[in-house]
Amino acid sequence: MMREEGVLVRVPASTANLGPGFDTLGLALSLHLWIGMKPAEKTIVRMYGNHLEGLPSNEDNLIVKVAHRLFREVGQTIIPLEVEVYSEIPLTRGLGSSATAIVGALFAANALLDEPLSKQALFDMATNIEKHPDNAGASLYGGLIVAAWDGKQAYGLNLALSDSLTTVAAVPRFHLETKKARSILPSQYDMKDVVFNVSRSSLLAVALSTGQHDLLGVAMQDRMHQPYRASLVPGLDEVLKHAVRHGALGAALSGAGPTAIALVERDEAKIAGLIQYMSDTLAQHGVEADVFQLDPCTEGAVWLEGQASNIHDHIPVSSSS
Ligand SMILES: Nc1ncnc2c1ncn2[C@@H]1O[C@H](COP(=O)(O)OP(=O)(O)OP(=O)(O)O)[C@@H](O)[C@H]1O
Ligand SMILES: N[C@@H](CCO)C(=O)O
Repeated sequence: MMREEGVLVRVPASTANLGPGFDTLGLALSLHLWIGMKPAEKTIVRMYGNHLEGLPSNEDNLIVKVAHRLFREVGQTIIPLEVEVYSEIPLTRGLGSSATAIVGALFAANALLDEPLSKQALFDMATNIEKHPDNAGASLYGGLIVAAWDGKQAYGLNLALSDSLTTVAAVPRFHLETKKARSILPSQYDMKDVVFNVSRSSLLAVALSTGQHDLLGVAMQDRMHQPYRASLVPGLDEVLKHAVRHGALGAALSGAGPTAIALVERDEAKIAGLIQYMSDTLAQHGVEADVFQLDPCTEGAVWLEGQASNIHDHIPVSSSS
């Protein structure tokens, strides 16, 4: 069955890795992507807000390609789509924009066809397209997720996260494609670095889920990707080394970067001090960045069924175009 009236979905951004949990740990964040989708005579993608400039408005748009992939998967004839997109998530900054778009497209296409696929099947498809399950799992399920992928099926478990935690994100005003940030990584690792990461990542999952936040400084250390990617983000090394002295519980490169993200107690003075420290440090290295508190998001992808399915209800007037 095709919902001729169309559907509207909302999907959160995410931060991947949290330091040592490379391609494994993900946390949904309170910045969102909205996708409205309905059958049309001709495919057209209308985009709103400042973050989507330059993306294709035809069948080449990632959201249309992924929606059509789901149609093929369930044996549905490919039809043109009218897609409206509004995003609060900056692209290619390490906040999972591509996974959000992929999860959103799958979620919307599935809703349009009255949900032939389970959430697990959407997770498998999203991970097969994105190639790592950390961002995809967080965007789909929300909250903190531990995820794995065997090349076909994705596995994910949500962990509880204390309400007392929030994050400070420093989002540089330059783009860094995940592809480039992965190409810089070694293809082989020394055994002691592997042990270092497995131990930190395991410690991190338990420390977060049991509220042992005093361990986060150690548990968020990484030797697998951040030391290599630091050359792409001036000032990152220093932020990661000293954030704890400036109020953070721990800090990491967000996803493939260039955003740096720190976990911090929900304490106004600590948050303000950390924002100041991260802004000043990046500025000293010539990096302009937007630095702000960014709350974790417990809710994953949702179909805004029953609400007015009008994307314009969700777009701030200043962002409409
Ligand atoms: N809303 C969207 N609509 C269409 N395409 C999108 C959308 N969001 C992201 N993309 C595509 O994904 C690309 C960004 O993916 P990339 O993996 O490089 O960065 P990211 O997902 O923002 O960061 P990270 O994976 O490190 O968290 C964009 O250049 C664009 O091609
Ligand atoms: N785990 C991925 C996240 C980026 O999408 C990486 O660090 O390359």
